Amino acid sequence: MAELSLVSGSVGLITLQSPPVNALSAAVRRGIVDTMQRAVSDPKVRSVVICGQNGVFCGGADIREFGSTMTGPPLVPMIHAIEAADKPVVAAIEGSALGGGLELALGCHYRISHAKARLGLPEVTLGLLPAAGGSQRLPRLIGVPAALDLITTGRHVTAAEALKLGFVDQVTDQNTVEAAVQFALSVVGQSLESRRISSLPCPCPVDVDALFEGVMQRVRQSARGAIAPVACVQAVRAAATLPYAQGMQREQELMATLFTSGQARALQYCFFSQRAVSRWSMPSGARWDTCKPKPVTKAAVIGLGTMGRGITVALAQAGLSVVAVETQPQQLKAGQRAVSDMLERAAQRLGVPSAVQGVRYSQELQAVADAHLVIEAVFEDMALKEQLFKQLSSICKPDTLLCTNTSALDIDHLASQTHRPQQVVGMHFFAPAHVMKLLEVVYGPRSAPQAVATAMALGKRMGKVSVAVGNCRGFVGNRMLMPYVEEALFLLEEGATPETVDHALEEFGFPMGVFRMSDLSGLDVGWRVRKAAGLVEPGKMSRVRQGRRYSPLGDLLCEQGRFGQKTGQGWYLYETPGSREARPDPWLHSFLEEYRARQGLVSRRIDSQEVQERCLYALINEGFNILQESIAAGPEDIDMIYVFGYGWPRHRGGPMFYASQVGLPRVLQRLEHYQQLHPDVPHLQPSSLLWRLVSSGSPPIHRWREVIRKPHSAL
Ligand SMILES: CC/C=C\C=C\CC(=O)SCCNC(=O)CCNC(=O)[C@H](O)C(C)(C)COP(=O)(O)OP(=O)(O)OC[C@H]1O[C@@H](n2cnc3c(N)ncnc32)[C@H](O)[C@@H]1OP(=O)(O)O
Repeated sequence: MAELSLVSGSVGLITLQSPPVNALSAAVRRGIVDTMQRAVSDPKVRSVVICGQNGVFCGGADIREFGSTMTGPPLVPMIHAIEAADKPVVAAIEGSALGGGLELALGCHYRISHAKARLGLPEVTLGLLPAAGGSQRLPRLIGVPAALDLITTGRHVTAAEALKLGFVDQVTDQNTVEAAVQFALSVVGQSLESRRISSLPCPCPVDVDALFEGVMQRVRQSARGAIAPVACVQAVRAAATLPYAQGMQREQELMATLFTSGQARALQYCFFSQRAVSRWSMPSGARWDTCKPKPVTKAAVIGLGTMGRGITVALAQAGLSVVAVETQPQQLKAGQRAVSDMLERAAQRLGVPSAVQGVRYSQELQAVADAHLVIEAVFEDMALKEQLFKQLSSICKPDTLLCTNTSALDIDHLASQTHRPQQVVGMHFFAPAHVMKLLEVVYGPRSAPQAVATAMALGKRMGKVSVAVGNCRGFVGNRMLMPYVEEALFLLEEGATPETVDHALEEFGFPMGVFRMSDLSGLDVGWRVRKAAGLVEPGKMSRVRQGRRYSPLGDLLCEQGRFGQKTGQGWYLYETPGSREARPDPWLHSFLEEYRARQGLVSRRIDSQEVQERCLYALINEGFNILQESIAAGPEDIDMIYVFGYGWPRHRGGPMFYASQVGLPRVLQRLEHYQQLHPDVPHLQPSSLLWRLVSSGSPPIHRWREVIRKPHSAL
């Protein structure tokens, strides 16, 4: 809806009314068209101000409408009518002016913004382009390079930056609507010719072709297969090279392709899933809306290795008072220096006061005694953690939350070392912990819902996408990674090279293939885990362990001290230890050939399709098992874990969404096919939930929960 009122005697004030963000739903568009017509034809109205209710100008088109047939007046003619009005129209921007919201403002003759407002054209992040004239108006107003930056990245800018770039006319820290009304009164009678952006020429760069070629190359490289950024460049190019009307036509053509694409659907699914995961639930029925988090102002971190340092930074930046404990004096000193450096650098970058003063350091575990929440980030060793939890149980106050940053160990076992198992949860951060957006909050069977609520709330405060998951080996992310990595190793045994596997996965959209990733994180990490699981038999080449197919390839490399980037050799070769550029390693290729020969394995050509299917479907299949066991409450939880923690390409929506797009019968059929070829690989055995979904007619992903909840015998 939109409402028109007369203010200050002659200003028609149009207020958009559609909580929470005044998105441009059919009703709002109808309201704008109607109120504008009334304002233009009312002789008492000499100028118009458009604002949004509740301190938000407009969050753009209503994304929820995209999945259905669009009704109501379209945006483009609505914005043209505003621009064509013969009375000055001023946008009063508070809160957000994003996407269609900013395009609406660009159709106005003037834009007044509150200092705290954020503006931008984030359509690209939803798989779209600014197709209500934004791709044509913005370059005309601020020039091609700046418009390309905003449109291809979708980044939100502050009002100050928008003023500097030239797409707002005035910034105020007072009442924005009042400022806009005063402004509207002051411009009555002035010519509007130069204020109609669509009539302005686009400032054309000297060498258009070179500029766009360069930009297109950069965009294609960083887009990793996403089509919207490329279409955004093409649309801006149209603005720079064609008259406005033709540019608009091009904008519409490009949008038509994007609008119905699978990528747009995936990105919009991610938008809503990112928000949905904060509405967590546990199998016990406890939920986000029935549990209040406990206030946390004092936190403690134990262990100042890489993870502990990042966690300390993340907590301090969220405004908590932190005590960081490290018992090794050298490590304490190095950790303190690293944390302070990270905090200082971040403060400089963001132009905010440094949080260095918020962190205390100690060698004594006793220093955590008055913390509201403790996160242990010591070495991944169960005995060490058991001992620590016993000590924490007697040092900390009875209501202190005890959290572990383990990436795979049993949360419930750790809880059983304390007198307060209900106060124990996992907070699984991803390295670097102050940068990576994902946090897995892991509850055990005895974790109190309030403990989960508190960890989730803390995650939100740190700016993380926090996902609540149940306790099992590897939780959600690492558990699904195991079959993915194993399939990659099996492919090497069968004839692939690290290069061919990585190429296929990078072609799919991962920033790094599995072997480059393994070199980066260190081969010794997985080796330790396999040793703890009793899988490693030094020097042995047997390919069946614990009753199933096993590849000792990773172990054999580790036995040679090839731990990846840090040792200069792993699955690839590096110029020096620590350098990042992975080069094919002839030694590794001969090693693989010898290995196959000694094992009597016949090497065959393996194509990208097989790599992608075997690695990804094995991972997805484990996702179905996880859903079946209620370790994750829904597919969105798994998908957000993969998008924010494991580099799954966002434009593919996450593994479960991807499976839904490929088609569940197809995923099932390919798993069955590979399982027949490799009967000794249990993770290729299709999950019973996948079977149930297929036999329930493969419902759309938002209806999977209904099948998951259905008792098995009902089928
Ligand atoms: C034919 C088509 C022609 C033209 C197309 C135009 C393209 C567009 O305009 S696409 C939309 C572009 N806009 C955006 O991408 C903005 C999206 N929203 C946001 O970034 C944020 O929501 C925010 C506006 C900055 C507000 O942030 P915050 O205060 O943190 O609240 P949230 O939790 O994010 O959102 C609250 C609630 O609102 C829902 N929502 C937000 N924006 C939209 C929207 N544009 N359409 C529909 N719904 C929206 C959001 O999902 C939340 O609801 P949940 O129920 O929690 O999901």
